[in-house]
Amino acid sequence: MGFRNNVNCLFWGGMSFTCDKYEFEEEVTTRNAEKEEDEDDTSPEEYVAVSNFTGSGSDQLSFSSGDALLVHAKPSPEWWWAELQGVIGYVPAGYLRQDAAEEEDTSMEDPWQDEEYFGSYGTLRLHLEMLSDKSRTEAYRQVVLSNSASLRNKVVMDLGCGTGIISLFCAQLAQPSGVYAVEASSMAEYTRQLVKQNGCEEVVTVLQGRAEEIELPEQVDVLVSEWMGNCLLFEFMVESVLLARDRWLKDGGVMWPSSAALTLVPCQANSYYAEKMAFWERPYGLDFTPLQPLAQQEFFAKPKFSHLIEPDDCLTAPRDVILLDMYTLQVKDLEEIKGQFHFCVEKSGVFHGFTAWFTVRFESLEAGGATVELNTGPNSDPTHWKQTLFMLDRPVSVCAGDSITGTIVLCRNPVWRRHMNVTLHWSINGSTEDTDNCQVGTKSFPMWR
Ligand SMILES: N=C(N)NCC[C@H]1O[C@@H](n2cnc3c(N)ncnc32)[C@H](O)[C@@H]1O
Repeated sequence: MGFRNNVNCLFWGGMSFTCDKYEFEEEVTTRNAEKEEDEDDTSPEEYVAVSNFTGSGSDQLSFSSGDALLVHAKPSPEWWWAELQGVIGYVPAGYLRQDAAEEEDTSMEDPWQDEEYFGSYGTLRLHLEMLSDKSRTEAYRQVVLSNSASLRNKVVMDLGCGTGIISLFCAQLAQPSGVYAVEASSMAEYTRQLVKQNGCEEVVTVLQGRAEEIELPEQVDVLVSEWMGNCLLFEFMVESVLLARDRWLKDGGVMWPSSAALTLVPCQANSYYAEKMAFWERPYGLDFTPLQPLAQQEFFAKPKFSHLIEPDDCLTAPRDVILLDMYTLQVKDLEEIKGQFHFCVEKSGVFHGFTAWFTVRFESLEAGGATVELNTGPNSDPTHWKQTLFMLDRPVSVCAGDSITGTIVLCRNPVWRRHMNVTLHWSINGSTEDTDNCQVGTKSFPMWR
């Protein structure tokens, strides 16, 4: 869950646009636009890197967050030709900001955008969406139910409890000695009422505040949280879970979820491509193809949240590309998480992009007990997260037997701490050993800044 359903996350006044699950204002700096018009377009423009970037291939320029780069040309919306200390190469435009210094100042007031974030969870809309998601909510209920005997006399922390549903499951289905339901938004006031209304006030204590800041009277045996965002990490609530783990979980205590996996698959997206790109080929008998570069930037530059991929759209078997162990994962690890993949195309089709989803697993409190799994992929019951679609700029026809090899890098935004960039590198090799038949590509997707 995250900023959802048109929550207005105001960064600056100006043009606003709505993505599937996220509406935010982004500055349209007329000043910059005028500057670009007026300026002789041969003079380089200074930009500041807001993330680290490790180039792949000799023509890409590596840089670190904070580096000042001179941009000499912008051959495409995604890749610019830039210089750093005399070295020239291609750089991902999404990693650069012209007003980064100003942006940094702005974000230093609220790098976590907590006012908007917790404000969005202070209304019922998002809680209704989460509670209406039966796959999600029943999975947590099943975790409690299948561990009810072991939960007896245990101390539980429910981090980011929202309306308190998981805490109420614990009190209703098991006999823990106490449950600390921690919620930072104003929903906590109602959560207290729900706990009382359902006769659980002897067991459940609601604490309003950020999990990183509240004080518990004791360590806990179980830390349970529903922290997953789109593409698993968006929102980075997971950082709060790790901090709470380090501070409040007893040695030998249990994390629910215990592990998380990000799954990826090369896919077709015929209807989405037709709707956003092919549409411009012949609307009402006219040629609108000059708008296609605009469509590519507007519809394919960022990931598509809440995409529903059909199993038949998968061109290969999906693969877990990132695995997180919630006992060993460290906050510093969240800055950059890399995964590798090697897919074998199982059926000929059009490679439009990659689709990602996640699975979380809840180990049993009893040794050898059954693990509960919440899978948000296309072969499981649908959840409110659905899946996330990353569209390539140009579709590629692939044949059965081809291979798609590459990497995915989740790079946390150093300025906006709930956001990240997802960079995909891929190479497509034909089933024959014909090396000329190798196509490579790379694309960075801001999520969302
Ligand atoms: N992606 C998700 N599942 N988000 C769950 C969000 C729920 O956790 C709450 N929450 C998120 N982070 C925190 C935090 N650090 N401390 C307390 N509550 C939090 C938030 O107010 C909302 O009710």
